[in-house]
Amino acid sequence: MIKVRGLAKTFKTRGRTVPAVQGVDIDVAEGEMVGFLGPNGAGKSTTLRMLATLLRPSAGEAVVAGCDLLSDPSGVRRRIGYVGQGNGAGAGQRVAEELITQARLYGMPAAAARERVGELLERFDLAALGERTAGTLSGGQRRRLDIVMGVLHQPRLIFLDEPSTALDPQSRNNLWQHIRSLRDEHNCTVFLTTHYLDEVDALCERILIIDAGRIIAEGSPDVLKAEISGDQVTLGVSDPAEAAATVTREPEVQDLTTHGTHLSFRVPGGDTVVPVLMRALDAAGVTVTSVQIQRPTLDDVFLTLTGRSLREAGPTPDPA
Ligand SMILES: Nc1ncnc2c1ncn2[C@@H]1O[C@H](COP(=O)(O)OP(=O)(O)OP(=O)(O)O)[C@@H](O)[C@H]1O
Repeated sequence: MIKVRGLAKTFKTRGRTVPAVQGVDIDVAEGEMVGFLGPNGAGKSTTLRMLATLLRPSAGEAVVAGCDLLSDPSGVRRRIGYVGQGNGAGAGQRVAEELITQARLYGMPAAAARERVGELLERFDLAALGERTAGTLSGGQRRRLDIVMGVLHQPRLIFLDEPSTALDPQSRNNLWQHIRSLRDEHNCTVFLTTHYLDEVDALCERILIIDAGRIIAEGSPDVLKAEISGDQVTLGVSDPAEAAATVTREPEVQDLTTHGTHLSFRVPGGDTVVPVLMRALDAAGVTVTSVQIQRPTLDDVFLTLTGRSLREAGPTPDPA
């Protein structure tokens, strides 16, 4: 559904050159729900805007929804939906009226447009709000309206740019259910950007992590957590020196540190490695007094890869 090679974008502003996206490769299969994760300023929106034909790439090539991005942008536009960070509907427009107008702009006959709008308002829990003006909707309702606008023409692929930013937890959960339904019920491939770790954990079966314009990791959240970060294990022991010597012999143990009578280290699968270590420690005459296994988060993955926490990364410095 998306095949991108070497996509890049360099902005030139006030004599400065900002290499916002520095040659990314992206593959997304039909029906996938993929998250594009990275700190502020990492290059997520720029990539998305290029893939949605809103921004011309400085370099690279891409086939999006079966059409060549550079030679057939209108073909891409017909087949995709794009929901940006701003609100799509004018604040003073009545919800149903605005949607019917949009559907008509896509070339739908009046009766089909009314039917499609009615069906989508129903599906996105907006049916009771059709006569309200968009400006009177809550944040969550407004985001759902934006998504309805993005899928009016039944795109095969939808891009969502930070869909749940500024929503309260309840509205986010509700929105996530609707985003899931895009794929599960509407058979739509979903590609979304976010800097919320819980959002990708909740929604995406595969993620791409971007930092300073480059993709630094890719895979399922669970696989990335297990392979890149691993479980954090803390053992309380009777003899820390002997315990450290024993634990170090296990090849999967990484980043071992000792604090008083506690050892901390990372292993790819704590559930299976810790029992092996317990037997080895027992054989070495070491008593284990406590065991703690902490599952990694995507933030730990980002920290392992970049040395910075995603939560605290703040805006990525403009890449030099
Ligand atoms: N029109 C522009 N002119 C100049 N620089 C730009 C422009 N748009 C984006 N940039 C720069 O490109 C880099 C990537 O920005 P982008 O908006 O793609 O990041 P992002 O990952 O989407 O961030 P956020 O999570 O804050 O939306 C940043 O350094 C940004 O300042």
